[in-house]
Amino acid sequence: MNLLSLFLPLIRRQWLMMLTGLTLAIVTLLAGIGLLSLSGWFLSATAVAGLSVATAQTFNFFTPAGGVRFLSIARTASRYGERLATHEATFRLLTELRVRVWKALMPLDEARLAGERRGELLNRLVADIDTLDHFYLRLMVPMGAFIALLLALFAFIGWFDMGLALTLCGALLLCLLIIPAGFYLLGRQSAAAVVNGKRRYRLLTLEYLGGLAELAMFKGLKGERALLDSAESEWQTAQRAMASLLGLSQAVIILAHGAIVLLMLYLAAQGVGERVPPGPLAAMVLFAALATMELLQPLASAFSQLSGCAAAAGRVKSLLDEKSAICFGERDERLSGEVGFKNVSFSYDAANGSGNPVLNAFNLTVAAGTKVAILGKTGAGKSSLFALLCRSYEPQHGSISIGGVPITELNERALRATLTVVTQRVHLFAGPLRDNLALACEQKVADATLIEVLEQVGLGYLASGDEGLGQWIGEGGRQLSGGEQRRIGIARALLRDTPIMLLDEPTEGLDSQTEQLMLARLFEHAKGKTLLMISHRLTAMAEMDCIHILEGGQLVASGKHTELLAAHPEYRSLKSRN
Ligand SMILES: Nc1ncnc2c1ncn2[C@@H]1O[C@H](COP(=O)(O)OP(=O)(O)OP(=O)(O)O)[C@@H](O)[C@H]1O
Repeated sequence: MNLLSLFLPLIRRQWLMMLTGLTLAIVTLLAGIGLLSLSGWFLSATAVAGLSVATAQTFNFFTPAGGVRFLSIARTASRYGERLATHEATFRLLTELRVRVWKALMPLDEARLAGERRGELLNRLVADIDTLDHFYLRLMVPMGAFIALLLALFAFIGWFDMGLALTLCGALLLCLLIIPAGFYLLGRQSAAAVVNGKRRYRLLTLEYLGGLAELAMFKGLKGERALLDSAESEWQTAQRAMASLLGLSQAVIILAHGAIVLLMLYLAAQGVGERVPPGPLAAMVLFAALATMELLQPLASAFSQLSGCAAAAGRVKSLLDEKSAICFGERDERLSGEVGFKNVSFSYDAANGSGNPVLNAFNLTVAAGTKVAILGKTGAGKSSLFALLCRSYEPQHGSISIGGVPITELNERALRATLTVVTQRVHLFAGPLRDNLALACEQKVADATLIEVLEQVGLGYLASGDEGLGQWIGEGGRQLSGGEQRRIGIARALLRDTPIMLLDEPTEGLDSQTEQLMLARLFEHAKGKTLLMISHRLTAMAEMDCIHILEGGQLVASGKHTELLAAHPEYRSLKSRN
């Protein structure tokens, strides 16, 4: 069911190329069977004609020889075309499927994605979709061609002898009904085990490689390696079982085909239609029966893979059916920088009922154009405030607004165009420095602007090498230090011009001189904008219009730096710890 519901919409769009592939597959098989039957008849008829001088002189050698040549050229040409068309159709189907999965994946909210291992998503996007190429190429095309050829064969042999046609096509039909069903049932477990084994091995390999440094440091390599080896050997066992089954299927098909050929030889030798003895027509029927091997061969392997395909389809379909819990609205307008949290309650795992509230009837209003800091102990829920404002998560109660408009009414474009966020963890893509910076801008941005911003954050030297902005930033920015990565995050923020800036401990891990410099740049850039900064240090607090202290999911104190220093011991203790 999953397979069909996944493929039906695709078939509707790619039907022409798929039909072309199927038609060419039918033409190839027709030409193959025609070639063998005609050759069989031609050789026997030539031998019979040679028995007397009179028949040898009157026998027309040229037309059948031309037919053989035509059919062999037609077979080669249509086989070439078939391969092109079926593979083109497969690639189109897989491309569409992959794009569909990607589009379904993109809008999923963080709460939904947090439950998935990254390797699992990659697996669905790559390995599972690859497995689905069996469906058209190895299942639909051979089955369609088989049925079309069965009808053609029935008409052709039936023209000479209805009994022989019924026997040959009946036996082939029986093979079609029994062999695929049998091998589907036999291969059900192994095919699913191969797909699952591959999936598990991929997941573990990705985790192993990702955690290699930690595993080496904490002597965990051996245990993890053993886990990987056992997953590999399970996968190999499943593959071995599948290969044995495929071998068995080929043997069964050869046996069934041999029996059909013998039966046809026996029956055709008794006479073909009115002709007794049958003469060269017996060879024609026999060779036609021999040629049906090409029809039978793909049957068993196609069906033994079916359960693997169905398992992959189930996983891909479940991803396509996922819906984000976050629904964006329709409003698309340029907003002022006022931010409001009204009676907001939020817990990360409210869905399973056991959630500890991170925010509890939380209220906060930040006037447009002001600089506000939110301080609190680690785990107090400061970053969660930003996550809610960016709509990575949805609060269970209350409402959040920007410029007086509830954020649930805004479309995604409007929301993103209003916010600039410097997150705690800056993600760098394995790509050129230029691309890693330019992704902050919606419009194309000049290299000179990027270099200027890099200089502002003290990273001008990165672009001064031979490769300039084309310098490759390794996977996750491995070629850069932690502090350099953070400053690239700040550079991205400086490239944006939005009414609100959200800074989540933007200078964590930087030395105090660089920290002062970065904050000065950010505050300069934030002039006239609303700036919300999360911190657990008191650095730059004197420059804030208001500072709030978050504790137990609520604000426990608010005021200016000097007021809080005087009135709030917790605030003073923050300072003394730093
Ligand atoms: N994605 C998540 N899923 C489940 N719980 C989370 C998630 N992110 C944070 N939490 C939990 O929510 C609480 C608040 O986390 P949050 O990151 O908002 O705190 P914070 O004040 O920013 O802390 P820090 O100063 O250490 O960054 C913590 O108890 C944390 O364990």
